[in-house]
Amino acid sequence: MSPSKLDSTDSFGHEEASVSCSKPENGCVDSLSIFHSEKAVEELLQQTPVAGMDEHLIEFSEALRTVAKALRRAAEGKASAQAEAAEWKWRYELERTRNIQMEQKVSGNNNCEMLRHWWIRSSLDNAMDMLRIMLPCLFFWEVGKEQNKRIAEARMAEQFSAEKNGDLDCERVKNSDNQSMLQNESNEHSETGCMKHGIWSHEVLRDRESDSNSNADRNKIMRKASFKLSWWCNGENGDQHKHDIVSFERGNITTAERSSKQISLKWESDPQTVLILTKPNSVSVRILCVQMVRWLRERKKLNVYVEPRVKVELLAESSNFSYVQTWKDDSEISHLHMKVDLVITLGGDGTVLWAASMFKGPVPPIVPFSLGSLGFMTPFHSEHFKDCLDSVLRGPISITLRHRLLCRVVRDAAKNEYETEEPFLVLNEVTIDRGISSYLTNLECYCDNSFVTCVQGDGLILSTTSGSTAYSLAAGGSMVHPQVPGILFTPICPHSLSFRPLILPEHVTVRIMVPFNSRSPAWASFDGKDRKLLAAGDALLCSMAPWPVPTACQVDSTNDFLRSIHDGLHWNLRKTQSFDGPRDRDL
Ligand SMILES: NC(=O)c1ccc[n+]([C@@H]2O[C@H](COP(=O)([O-])OP(=O)(O)OC[C@H]3O[C@@H](n4cnc5c(N)ncnc54)[C@H](O)[C@@H]3O)[C@@H](O)[C@H]2O)c1
Ligand SMILES: Nc1ncnc2c1ncn2[C@@H]1O[C@H](COP(=O)(O)OP(=O)(O)OP(=O)(O)O)[C@@H](O)[C@H]1O
Repeated sequence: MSPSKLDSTDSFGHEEASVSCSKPENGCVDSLSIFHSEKAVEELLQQTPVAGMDEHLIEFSEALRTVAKALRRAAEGKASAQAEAAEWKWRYELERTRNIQMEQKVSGNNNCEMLRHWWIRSSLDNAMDMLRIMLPCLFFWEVGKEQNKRIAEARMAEQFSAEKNGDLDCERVKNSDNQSMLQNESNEHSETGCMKHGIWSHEVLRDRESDSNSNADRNKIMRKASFKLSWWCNGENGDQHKHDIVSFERGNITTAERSSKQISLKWESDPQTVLILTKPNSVSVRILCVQMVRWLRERKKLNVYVEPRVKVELLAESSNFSYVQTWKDDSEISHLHMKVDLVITLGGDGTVLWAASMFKGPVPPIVPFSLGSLGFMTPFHSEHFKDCLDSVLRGPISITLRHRLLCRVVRDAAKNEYETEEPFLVLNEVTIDRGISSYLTNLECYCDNSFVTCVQGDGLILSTTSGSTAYSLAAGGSMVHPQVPGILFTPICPHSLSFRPLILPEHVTVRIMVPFNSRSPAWASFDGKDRKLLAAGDALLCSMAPWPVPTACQVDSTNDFLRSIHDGLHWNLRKTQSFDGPRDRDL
């Protein structure tokens, strides 16, 4: 932001310290610069006899003082609120430890173990709810809540597995209906670098209605196959791996071995249930779907789920498809991840987006077959579907963990940033644009509450690296390998010669606000769908979601990505210059 200098000479013509008010080109002033300006004004006031001052300068300094006081109060308020949050968090930890200790006295058997796990989880949830109610204003604490909850649950899982291996001789819950409570295990880095424990968290973004059905559904859940994610080192498919560490030996900051390469999925028990999602209104897709469902059932003895629309199409084809399962209403979709071991998509990139949008939490591995035009995220060819599915069901398979963005709309009327509307998960991007308005957008952008810029143009795209080859690319953003963690910040037709796209780190929270001096509202759309109006004062919060979309690779993440930009976009496809012609003899 380039500060603009206010020249100030007193009525006696004396040169004085200039008052610097950091005022960026795009008209937004941030709190820090106000502090500096007020300080400068204070100095000026001390140096210059009041009598000689211009009226406007006195008013200006008064205004600055008022604003600075307000900001200071806000900062103090936030600090005390955070101290209070820290104390509540400490009490919550104490309560949780006490619960676990109390429960450890309970004798070990399956029912009691399940009861124990359920009881701790419910007290964990109750504690969280209590905190959530008591401290709604602490959005920042809230942002950390997900991480805290996951850390708390991972610690609980460690405690749980330690107890099981120690005094509780009962085995890991194998045939209980709540096997789904055991999420497919995903690795966490630990000192030995190997997977140590599964993550029990099965929280999903769910609305009130589906919540009420969750208990009923939970009793109907079939056994889910578990799998293990591991990182390959230098091509070998081993469990040992190095991960990024920064060592400070003898004061020298060095980055050790680069983290390992490809992520690999290895089944620990055979997959039992497959969900097939198809692009609508396509004859070729329908023909393939019939063949695939029959093969999966008759040759692989798998349970097959399809969407209600597809079940009707299959039964129209033949009544022999009565074994195919589906769901009655959308409320059942939120529990699909507890029933389905694998998702197969038959269509283009949009069908992969559609599949991802069906899971508002953990996503089962997806095997995308290409029946669209571009196929950036659909590496498998339908001609060889039997060989492909054979190797996928056998494993291990290379997968790309495609990170998603969690987007929440905070209305101006909301009491705090915690009070958001139904969240959206996007695999490609969230777009904030001017919709049908003929005016430029005017969007104030913040990154972890640091002011970034005002976007004046057609809009802004916040994209994942998977979406970097979609709308963001068309708007001038870079193409980024899907495993690179980051959030792409790409303007759409900005009315400024100096605006260039950014790539922000994946751990930040981006806030896009429609200022009150904006001439028109803005519109947010999520993976090109579900447009939502953003009026003046409304804001969109965007951060990395904890539930990536695992998509199977034809070869591996890098090979598949390079193939897709070569084949899909003909990236840097150019005739090679002929050999004959002038040469640099003397080089
Ligand atoms: N000007 C543009 O390029 C533009 C405009 C609107 C939407 N889009 C993209 O379309 C996506 C929605 O896709 P859809 O299939 O539901 O709608 P759609 O049927 O309109 O498809 C849009 C095109 O985008 C391609 N695409 C989608 N995701 C991609 C990705 N990750 N990498 C490369 N290409 C990708 C699709 O293959 C398709 O050809 C949006 O998320 C947005 O990224 C692009
Ligand atoms: N199961 C589904 N139900 C409803 N809509 C779907 C489903 N699968 C895909 N769609 C929608 O259909 C549209 C087209 O899907 P898709 O993009 O896969 O095909 P395509 O556009 O022909 O291929 P490509 O995206 O490669 O150009 C997308 O907008 C997508 O949102």
